[in-house]
Formats: sequence, structure tokens, C-alpha cells
Amino acid sequence: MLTLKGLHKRYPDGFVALPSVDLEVPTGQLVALIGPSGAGKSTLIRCINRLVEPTSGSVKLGEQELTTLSRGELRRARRRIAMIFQDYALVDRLTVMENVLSGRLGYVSFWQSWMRRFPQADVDRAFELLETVGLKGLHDRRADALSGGQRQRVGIARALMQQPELLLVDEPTASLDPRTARQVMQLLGDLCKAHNLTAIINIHDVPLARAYTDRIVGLQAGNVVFDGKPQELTDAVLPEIYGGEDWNKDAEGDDATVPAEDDGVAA
Ligand SMILES: Nc1ncnc2c1ncn2[C@@H]1O[C@H](COP(=O)(O)OP(=O)(O)OP(=O)(O)O)[C@@H](O)[C@H]1O
Repeated sequence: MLTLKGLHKRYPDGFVALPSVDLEVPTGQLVALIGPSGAGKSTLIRCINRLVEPTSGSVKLGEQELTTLSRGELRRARRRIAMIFQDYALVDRLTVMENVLSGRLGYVSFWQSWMRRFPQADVDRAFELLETVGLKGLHDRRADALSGGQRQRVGIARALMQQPELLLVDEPTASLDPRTARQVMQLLGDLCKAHNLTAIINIHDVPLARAYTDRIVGLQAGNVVFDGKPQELTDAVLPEIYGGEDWNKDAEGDDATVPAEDDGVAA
């Protein structure tokens, strides 16, 4: 269970991005965080792993309060929380395998990581994960020689290498074509179910959020203005979250005739 209570973020310039967020996410639930640009979605997910320091309030993962941890304690706690990014955040000059293994950096010693000597069990697991995410045989390929969809799959495999309890996912499909975006969301959903992983996905694409997640939380000006099942997010509710913004614009052209990039994985 992830529990946020009275989570408040005020940036140094005085801007309050999150007035006070309360949210409980049971283990294994896949939550989409939607809302207009500037609503505080990135701030919220980054406050959970303290990439952005909350100003006040509580963030609990299981029984552990994260907001009061020292630097060293936080480093250990972050092993339990993996992050997946819109721009993939891979090291381009490294191979797929090296990028995936970097998910273990929080677990191996400095010298092991510097020498790139990972335990055989980690290497075996990395091969397994590459197969799971549909990248079998690509372990030696340099990251910069991959398509966007393939790069996101490496990012997902790297996150799972961490054996996390919680996945924080920041706009995973924003750089992908519609079909590849659906494949990536399907993969994330399947993996969360298979590993009983809790996930919070910051996503702009409302149809994708509706199709692939268990629950949708709508933010507006840092406040939760919708919290319900995907089928409860009707077109009548959307203006309450987005105001006048065109919530459907990301979905334009999202039909099966749009060719996916060739990342070698069936839909
Ligand atoms: N470092 C900062 N200093 C001051 N204000 C900030 C800072 N970072 C973000 N903000 C403001 O906080 C608000 C929330 O930003 P955030 O990036 O969390 O929104 P978002 O919902 O993720 O937006 P988007 O969908 O466009 O990425 C915005 O008004 C933004 O300008």
C-alpha cells in the first residue's frame, strides 16, 4: 500500500504545486494520473521518491515513512521504487544488457558497478527480462541503435531489474506512435499483474489511461478532482478535470491504420 497524506509542495519561488494530496493506492493497483499541463502530476510522482522534496505531509510505502528518511536510508528505500521516464533515460553508448543491469546499481558495491561485474544471477535475470519485454537477442545492441518503443522496453526491463514494489512512470508513451504506445501500456499492465506491482502512471493520453489502468486520478491545480474506475471517467466528467483544454487531442489519428514503428514486437 502506498499512502499519501496531506502531501504539500511549495516550490522555492513560493508557487504551491500541491496544496494537500491524500491518496491510498493498494498493492498491485495500476493508477493513471491525468490532468492538464501544470496540474502537478510530475511533482506528485517525484515527491513520492523525493526527486522533488515534499514541503510537508506524509508518504508511506507499506509501513515505511519516506519523507523523514536520511540520505542513506532514502538510497536504500529507493531500491523499492523504480522509475520509468518519457525520454527513457538510457545511456546511449552502453549496450542494452548494460543498461538493464544498471537497474541493479543500488544493490552491488561501487567496485562491482565500476568494473561492471554483476553477479551471474543478475545477468541471468536480465536475459529473462529482455525476453519478457520482447527484446530477446538484442542484448549486445547499443542503446542508441534502438527504436523508441524498444528503448522504452529497455527502460521497463531496467526498472524491473530493481525488483521494486512500486513503479513511478512519467509519460511513458508521450514519445511513441499510437500503436507502439498501446503495446507499451499493455506490457506495463501485464507486468504489474504478473509481479503484483503497484504503479502510478503520469499520462496525457486519456483513452490509453481508460483502456489500460485500474483506476484514474484526475488532478487540477494540484487537487484531486476525480478518483474512480476508468468506466466512471465519462466524457461529461472530463471538463471538470481539464476545464476548456482539449483532452482528446492526443488521441487524434489514434487508429489501427497508423503504422507502429518496427520494434519487432507483435501488437
Ligand atoms: N522548480 C519549480 N519551481 C517553481 N514552480 C515549478 C517548478 N517545477 C514545477 N513548477 C510548477 O508546478 C506546477 C506543476 O508542475 P508539474 O510539472 O508537476 O505539472 P504536470 O501536471 O506534470 O505538467 P505537464 O503535464 O505539463 O508535465 C506548474 O505550474 C509548474 O510551473
